[in-house]
Amino acid sequence: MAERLRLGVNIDHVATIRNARGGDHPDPVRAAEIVAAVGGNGITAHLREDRRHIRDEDLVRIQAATELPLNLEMAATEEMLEIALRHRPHAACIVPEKREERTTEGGLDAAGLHNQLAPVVARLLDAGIRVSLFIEASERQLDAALRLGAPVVEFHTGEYAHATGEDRARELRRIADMAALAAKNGIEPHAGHGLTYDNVQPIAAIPQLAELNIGHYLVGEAVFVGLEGAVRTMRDLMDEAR
Ligand SMILES: CC(=O)[C@@H](O)[C@H](O)COP(=O)(O)O
Ligand SMILES: NCC(=O)COP(=O)(O)O
Repeated sequence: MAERLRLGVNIDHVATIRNARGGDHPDPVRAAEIVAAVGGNGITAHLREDRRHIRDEDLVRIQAATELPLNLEMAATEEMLEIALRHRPHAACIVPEKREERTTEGGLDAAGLHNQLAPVVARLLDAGIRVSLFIEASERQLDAALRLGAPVVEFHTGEYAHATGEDRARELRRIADMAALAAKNGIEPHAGHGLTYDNVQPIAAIPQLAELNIGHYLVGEAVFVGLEGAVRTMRDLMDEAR
């Protein structure tokens, strides 16, 4: 039987709400505990260089509070590399970062940045951290991930999520084709960004995808139905699509 599609819950935006008042509430660690209790398969946290949501100390606390694997999203900088090597998350997903962006606007240019990424990927792998590259679903970027020796890629689904009609169908085919190509080349494909109850199922139906990372929408829904309910509904939709 095919393995169940894993759901990694990105808890960044619990920290966004906390930081709006500068205090301790709501605590992303409590969110991580709820995700664990409700059967989520992992926690994703993006330690941005500007610390707009997750803070350094959250990483220690998340790792202490739950046994779920932590997927640390990070820019390929010396500072972030040093933090990853100190905290040793289960996985490190290298993402592009722009200080002025509202959210991660696209995939990492793994092809153009090969020389900058190669030592970062190598040092993470040497430390036993599973490296993932957050890329667009394109042959050029997938080929670059292969050359870098990344065991995992996460396809940025933002374009898919924002598109409609034939444009969305084209984006979906692109992600499905690249997921198949990644798996054929021994890379585990994941996907995430902008996924919602309404758009998750066609992505979840792509058989080679092993994991989806979903955050902003779940935290938004949690305002209305609680995090537990939001994660359960997303989980059910993903299962139904397989
Ligand atoms: C890389 C990615 O897609 C997530 O980290 C998500 O973007 C987090 O939220 P922000 O982009 O709003 O920081
Ligand atoms: N890597 C994508 C992620 O972690 C979640 O993105 P979003 O659901 O917050 O858009």
